[in-house]
Amino acid sequence: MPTVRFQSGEMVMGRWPGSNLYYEVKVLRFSPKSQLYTVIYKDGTELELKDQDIKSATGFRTRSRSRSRSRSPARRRSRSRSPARITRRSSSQSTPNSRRDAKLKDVLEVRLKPLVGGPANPTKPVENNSNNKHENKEENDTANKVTEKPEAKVEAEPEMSQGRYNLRRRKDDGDAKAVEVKQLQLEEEEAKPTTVPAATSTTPLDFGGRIGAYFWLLFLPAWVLFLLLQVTLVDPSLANFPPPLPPLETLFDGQALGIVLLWTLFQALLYILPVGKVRVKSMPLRTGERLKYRTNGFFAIVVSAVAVAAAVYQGVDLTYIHSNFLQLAVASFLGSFLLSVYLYVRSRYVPPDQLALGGNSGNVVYDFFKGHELNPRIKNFDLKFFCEMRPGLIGWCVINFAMALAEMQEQHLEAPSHAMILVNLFQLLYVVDGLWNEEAILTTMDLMHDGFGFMLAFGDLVWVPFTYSLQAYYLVTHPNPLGLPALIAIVAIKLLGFYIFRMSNSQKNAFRRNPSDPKLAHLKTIPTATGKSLLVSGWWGVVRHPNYLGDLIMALAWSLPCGFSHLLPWYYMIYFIILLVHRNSRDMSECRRKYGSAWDEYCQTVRYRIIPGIY
Ligand SMILES: NC(=O)C1=CN([C@@H]2O[C@H](COP(=O)(O)OP(=O)(O)OC[C@H]3O[C@@H](n4cnc5c(N)ncnc54)[C@H](OP(=O)(O)O)[C@@H]3O)[C@@H](O)[C@H]2O)C=CC1
Ligand SMILES: CC(C)CCC[C@@H](C)[C@H]1CC=C2C3=C(CC[C@@]21C)[C@@]1(C)CC[C@H](O)C(C)(C)[C@@H]1CC3
Repeated sequence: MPTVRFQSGEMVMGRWPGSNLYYEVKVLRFSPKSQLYTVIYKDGTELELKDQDIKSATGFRTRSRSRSRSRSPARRRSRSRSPARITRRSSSQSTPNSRRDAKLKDVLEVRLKPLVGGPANPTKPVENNSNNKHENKEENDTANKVTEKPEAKVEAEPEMSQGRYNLRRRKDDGDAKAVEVKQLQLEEEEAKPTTVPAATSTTPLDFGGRIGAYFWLLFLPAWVLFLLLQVTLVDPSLANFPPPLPPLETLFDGQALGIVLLWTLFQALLYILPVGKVRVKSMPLRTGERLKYRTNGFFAIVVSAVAVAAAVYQGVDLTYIHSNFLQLAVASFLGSFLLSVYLYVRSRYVPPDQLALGGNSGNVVYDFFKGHELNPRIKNFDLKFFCEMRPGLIGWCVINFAMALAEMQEQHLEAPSHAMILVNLFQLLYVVDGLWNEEAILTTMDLMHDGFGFMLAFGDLVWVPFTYSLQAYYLVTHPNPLGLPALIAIVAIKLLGFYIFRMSNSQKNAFRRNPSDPKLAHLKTIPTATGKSLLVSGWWGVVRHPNYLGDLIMALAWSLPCGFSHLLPWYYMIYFIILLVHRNSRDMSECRRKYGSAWDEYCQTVRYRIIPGIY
């Protein structure tokens, strides 16, 4: 029976998740069931830590000091560097060699906010002696090990060696309260996890919790059904409730199921072909591990386009998709449901360090909905990555194309209408761009943080192909002639949105991949205790989610070609606002958890979330 080493109220040293940094924390409680301590950091962040991630404050100081005496020469050199010296160095001043040397020698020093005692945190600062301020809180020897691994270091450290901390963390209220923490966040390459924040049953529940999960599970498929029934009506409207329902037995169709299965297998085959950029590594996960991905999405869409064109040329009637839309959606729903069951079952058998932080409430329905395993894989086949980027996304373009053919047939046209062409081209551009920059998906919330369960499986395989294509479906039977000025205005809106979307996503992606990229050297950053920095100028200095802003402007351009007669083609825009606002708040909580006070500082500097001056 394990003993409880620390008592509630005790001040101890707690490891910051995903790093080797220890901070003074206060023990709030211990859960005998999960064997985890709930602790509170000085900045108010509450986390649950395993016993091995907590050290007693006294023992920690003693060990830390004795360890510091045996530091390697490289470490001693680095200790004599002051933060000021680091900030002065800039990429323009240093030669490649000197920069590389600096990268090899330097130690990232992050000045944290003073440790303020408060009601929830009535404690004194940890190390307030400026003589030993460089010695505190570094518990293990990862740093020493990694200084011998230049490659890894080069990747992790350049932000600081280029002196881009133009916007420094708040200056301490006097030296006495300062805490300086050293961090070598260098374990990127091959380092194995030393700590993983526990995914426990007390992780806050999202989407309305357990009751919410029941609701969404029933509501989402019903809502898709509702939309698909509406779009076939001459006068689609929310007032048409319930819409005329076809006989239930017609909803399932074996042929439609076969087509969905074949399409998915075809995409899986393309995914595993050794073509394109062979292996791209993800950002380091919480475990420190970096997964490898095959990013040949662009190749997949090109081959798919050729295959579809060949099929049409051979006489395959693609308008089948229009006339059997509901059946195809039901077949995809069945597929996504079975996949979710498989994902749920396997998530119960994987080691805890491969689980996402959410999706572990212990409630079957919630966990099934939210998903628990972070990156479920069958050998090297990454199920989440595949589902998010292939069958549904490329399928969406095929559906749009089929709708263009159906429009020509239905309205006896020689060519698709201008509105249909715009919708097709705009959405094709969106998908092709996503696949061309497929690597970028590896830094998104879905890949980095969310478990893979029903929500994403359904989202990827049903929601995206069958609701994102509603505008094209709508135009088949609801023509909307567009004049030249309207055409030009809509194209201009699309291009503006795309520019903002692409530039901001690329900027963040480039920064995360290589913070020392000379092209980004002019940007201001805020250092965080994890060793990663936050961009605070450039696109990410305008609003906190410039990429969402661009995406929303593009969504506007997708709806405009359908006109204003009905709400249905505007459905995507409305849904997308809700999705992105919710996503923004989820991301804010996640970043607050990860970056603590540095995130608050970012939010104070960049005040608006998505729309400058408004929201
Ligand atoms: N069409 C659709 O249905 C949908 C499209 N999208 C699009 O997908 C794309 C990805 O979206 P999503 O994953 O939600 O979010 P983001 O790509 O915006 O990623 C958020 C993450 O970026 C990092 N970050 C935040 N602020 C900064 C900063 N100032 N400096 C550096 N890094 C920062 C943080 O991660 P860390 O610090 O860990 O790197 C944060 O968790 C977006 O363009 C979005 O519009 C999204 C959802 C649905
Ligand atoms: C069913 C729920 C209510 C909502 C599920 C949400 C999902 C449909 C979306 C979550 C994030 C997504 C992204 C894309 C598609 C929609 C989902 C899966 C994306 C692949 C679209 C193409 C873009 O270029 C992108 C940036 C790669 C997108 C990434 C996020």
